[in-house]
Amino acid sequence: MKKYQQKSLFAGLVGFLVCIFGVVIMAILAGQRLNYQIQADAALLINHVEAVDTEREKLLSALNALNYTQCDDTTLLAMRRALFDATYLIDIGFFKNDKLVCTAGNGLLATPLNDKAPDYIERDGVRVRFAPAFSLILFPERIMQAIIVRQHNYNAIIQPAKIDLHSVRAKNWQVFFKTKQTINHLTGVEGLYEKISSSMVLPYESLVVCSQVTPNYCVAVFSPWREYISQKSMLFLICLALCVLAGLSAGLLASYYMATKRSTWRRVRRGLYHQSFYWTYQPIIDLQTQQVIGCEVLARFKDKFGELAPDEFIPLIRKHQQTWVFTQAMVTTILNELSEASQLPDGFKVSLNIFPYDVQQGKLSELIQMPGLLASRFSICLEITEDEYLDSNIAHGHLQSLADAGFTLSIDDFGTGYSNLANLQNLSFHQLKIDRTFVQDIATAGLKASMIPYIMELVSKLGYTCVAEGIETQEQEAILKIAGVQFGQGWKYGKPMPIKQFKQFMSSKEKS
Ligand SMILES: Nc1nc2c(ncn2[C@@H]2O[C@@H]3COP(=O)(O)O[C@H]4[C@@H](O)[C@H](n5cnc6c(=O)[nH]c(N)nc65)O[C@@H]4COP(=O)(O)O[C@H]3[C@H]2O)c(=O)[nH]1
Repeated sequence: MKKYQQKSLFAGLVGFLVCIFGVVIMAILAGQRLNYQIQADAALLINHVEAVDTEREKLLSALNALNYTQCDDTTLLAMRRALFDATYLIDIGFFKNDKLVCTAGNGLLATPLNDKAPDYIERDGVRVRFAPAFSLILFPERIMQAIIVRQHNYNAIIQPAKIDLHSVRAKNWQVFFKTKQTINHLTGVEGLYEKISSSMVLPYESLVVCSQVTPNYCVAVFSPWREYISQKSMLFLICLALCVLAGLSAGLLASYYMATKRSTWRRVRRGLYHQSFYWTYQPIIDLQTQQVIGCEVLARFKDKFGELAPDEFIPLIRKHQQTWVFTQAMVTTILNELSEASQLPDGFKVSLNIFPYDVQQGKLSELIQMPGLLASRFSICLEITEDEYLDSNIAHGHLQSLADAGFTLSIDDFGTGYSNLANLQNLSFHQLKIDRTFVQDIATAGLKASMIPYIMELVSKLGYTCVAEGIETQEQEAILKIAGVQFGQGWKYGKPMPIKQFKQFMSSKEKS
């Protein structure tokens, strides 16, 4: 797979993951909202169940406290008053010897009814019976569901339908009475509790809670996701679009990150430690004899993303103060390469580019100790560019010790930077290199070209040697020779080349 394909795949994957993450977060938030609604519904139902049972407890306890032993007018009046006060009870009955003898609705019964039904559930002296098909004595044709609660001498008939609530938002809910063995449906959707417990329901869409006040009374609420989503379809669409947008942005950010990972400085920094730099050699010739008397070492960069020109990496190395690391790598590499170059004569001049910053920092004194550099059979020339300011007071000592140790010092790119006569007089240089912009100006007889004689006057006054760089044509060479320039460098004689090629170049020169 190609690099850019891997990159796009990575960006796409990040986008996709962010999108999925967004959808999951959205689902959790929506689920919590849905569950909040369900909890509110369940609380409403439980409150009503508790209100019904509390009412039953209160009214029947009050009647029992009267201690009536038989059903006469006083008893019936008390029962009817209680029923009048009730919200949820639809009848109250009175028992004597476990037989229902009268009810608030029917009055005295002609035939007392036996109350030994087997389906009572006993709880704290209260017997609860669920009658799925119950008919009132007065209206036998009205078949209804009822809860019949017996409390000592009285019972109460509660019609569960009375606790149907319009304010419950969920369509599916059930109120039921739960014992260890049975689930007794009271009202709502019959079988809902069993459905929720047995079949697969999605997270957040269902809830079962039991009352703390009146234990055994429980509610089940179920609000399916699909209904919730269809109610809020617009909101969901907007959120989904936002998630996709977030995913896309994350994808773009990921590809941006990948791009910055490839940023020039990152590449250069990696290259410093992973051998992405290599050095090329450009011949320097004696303009009179046309003999190659030396070379300039010039750095090149190549990594898996491609090449970088010195104009791109040198300023970055300077900016991030990695100049000394870079120079050390250069010296180590070229010493290694040149040690095997038998084609080069003794005293061959090898010019190395040095950063003024390192001169200023006194780093260059380490070059004196660098094994094999001064001791080599070559004449080492240090070219110091003058495009960075060199404080002559600080630099003087350092340059002097380099000169004393045996290095030739050359001022590089003369005419482009901070050099002035005073600087040149104070510092211990041996050579001046005319910048190639001066040489290129010769063809058009420009201002810079007109300054070459003046530079040469300076050179002879200071006793320096002079190299002109960037010579491409015969015309340039001729004019520079007339001006007195001794040495030249440029494409006319040879471009910067890797060591192998340079050795071949030198061998061919030797033969000719
Ligand atoms: N158009 C034209 N150009 C020619 C000709 N002959 C040589 N050149 C180019 O002129 C530059 C001469 O190097 P410089 O002035 O030291 O200028 C160098 C030097 O200041 C710096 N540099 C390159 N390698 C190193 C290094 O290893 N260390 C340090 N400190 N600086 C380096 O980067 C600058 C640019 O290097 P390069 O791009 O290699 O550019 C080189 C060389 O390729 C020619 O006939 N025509």
